[in-house]
Amino acid sequence: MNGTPRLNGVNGHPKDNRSHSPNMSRKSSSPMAPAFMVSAPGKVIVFGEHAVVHGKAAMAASISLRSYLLVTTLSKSQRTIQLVFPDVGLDHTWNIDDLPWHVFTKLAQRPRYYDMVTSLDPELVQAMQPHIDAVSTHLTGDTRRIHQNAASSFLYLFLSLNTPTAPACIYTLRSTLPIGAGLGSSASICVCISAALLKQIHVLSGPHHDQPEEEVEQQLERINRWAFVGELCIHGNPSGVDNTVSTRGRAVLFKREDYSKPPNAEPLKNFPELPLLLINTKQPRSTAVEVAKVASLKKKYPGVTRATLDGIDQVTMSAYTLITSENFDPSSEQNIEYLGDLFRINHGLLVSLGVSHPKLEHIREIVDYADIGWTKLTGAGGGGCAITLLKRNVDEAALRDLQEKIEAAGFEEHKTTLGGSGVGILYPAVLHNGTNEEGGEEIDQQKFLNAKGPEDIDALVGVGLLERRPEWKFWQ
Ligand SMILES: Nc1ncnc2c1ncn2[C@@H]1O[C@H](COP(=O)(O)OP(=O)(O)O)[C@@H](O)[C@H]1O
Ligand SMILES: C[C@@](O)(CCOP(=O)(O)O)CC(=O)O
Repeated sequence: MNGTPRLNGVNGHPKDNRSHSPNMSRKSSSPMAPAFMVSAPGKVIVFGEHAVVHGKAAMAASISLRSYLLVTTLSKSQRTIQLVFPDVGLDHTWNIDDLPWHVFTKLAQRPRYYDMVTSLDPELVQAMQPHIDAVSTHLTGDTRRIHQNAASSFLYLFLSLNTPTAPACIYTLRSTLPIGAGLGSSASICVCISAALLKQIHVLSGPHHDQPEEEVEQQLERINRWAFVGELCIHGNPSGVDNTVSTRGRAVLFKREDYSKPPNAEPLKNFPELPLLLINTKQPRSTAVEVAKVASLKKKYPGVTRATLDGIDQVTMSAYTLITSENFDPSSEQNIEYLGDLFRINHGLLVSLGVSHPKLEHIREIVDYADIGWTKLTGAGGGGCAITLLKRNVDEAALRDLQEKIEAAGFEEHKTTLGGSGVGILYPAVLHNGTNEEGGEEIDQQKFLNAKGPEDIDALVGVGLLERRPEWKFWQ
């Protein structure tokens, strides 16, 4: 564990040059990279979770809840990499010179930053393991697993993309997303880690307002591919839908039939602003565990499980056909009812797969009694969040009454909007907040850590205030 971090200012001026490494003789004369920040959104899966892991289609949209990662380069005399992830209480430092570079850099098939990696290399995982075992040794059980998962997604990418001469840095992560609630928190942190590390090794161009489309596409693809590798470290068998929506933003129809090839992700240009309630059971669960449940059900009952997954695929494709049809009108009662039916059917099929939870059923029951919408679980299930598609012209009083019941049952509603920007970068970490003040406001680690919760984080650095914060740039 670590004491006070030894940071440099945004412009790279060392505030404290004490070294704790054997490499004290390193030169500290050349200018250092400024502190910068990256951000990526969470998502809701509207249709097709779980089935998407088995090669079926899923429809998903980004949400306005996001993760933010601040990268602060340390003086050259220092040789440490520190992760400060206060949302989960993780604070860990590795000595760069102690890391297993010999395995990562000597490997003949070492992946390049532009490669598509679709599985973890067991030799690399093994070499990294002692450095993951050293993380949060004071903890046990689930909390330690949460720390180690986050640390391994970072370390695997760091070792794959960097060299032993990597600069010492502090990576400070904060998120406005609930963690492990089905809203893609892991993907959003993996997208942030991938974008930050690729930026640091100078292989990302832009974002620039007149960047050609194919160049934009290449940067997004690069970030997305490595974010997927981070997801592999956290959940073992991700479909890639979460990191794809988090990288690209907006809404997509996603399908990955062959894991050795890039997935098919069709942007849904006219994705409607659906009237959704997003309700969190606050029941913790792990995506990896829920995904494994479906895999074992498929093994035990192959025919019936396949039929269920096919059924989910048909639900997703029916929604896709409606939403992309010329006549689709999200304000039409008939269209909303059609989508609502599909919500109900999709949820029923997920229940059959065994990935619901009594608390999710309780939310569905409360909404069904109120008769104001259709509910399905979203994400991996087993707890986490449910989404309710509201009927047209729901009475304000009925909605308030429902919200009170939801709260009284111990659940939490998250306010969010669908379809916002994907990965973004604030380089350097300076905001003017709509003023012409010279120099602007540096976002340093202390300010970032002082932000008390999601509202404070949004107020300090949030991309939601884009009209006042043009410094945030996006590949789009
Ligand atoms: N803000 C965060 N700080 C640190 N780790 C995080 C954060 N958000 C997500 N994670 C990592 O992602 C894991 C949650 O992933 P997962 O179970 O897939 O849930 P979700 O549905 O939110 O993606 C956590 O166990 C942790 O390792
Ligand atoms: C269940 C699944 O379809 C979605 C998981 O979403 P989340 O991790 O619960 O946000 C898994 C996946 O697509 O990788």
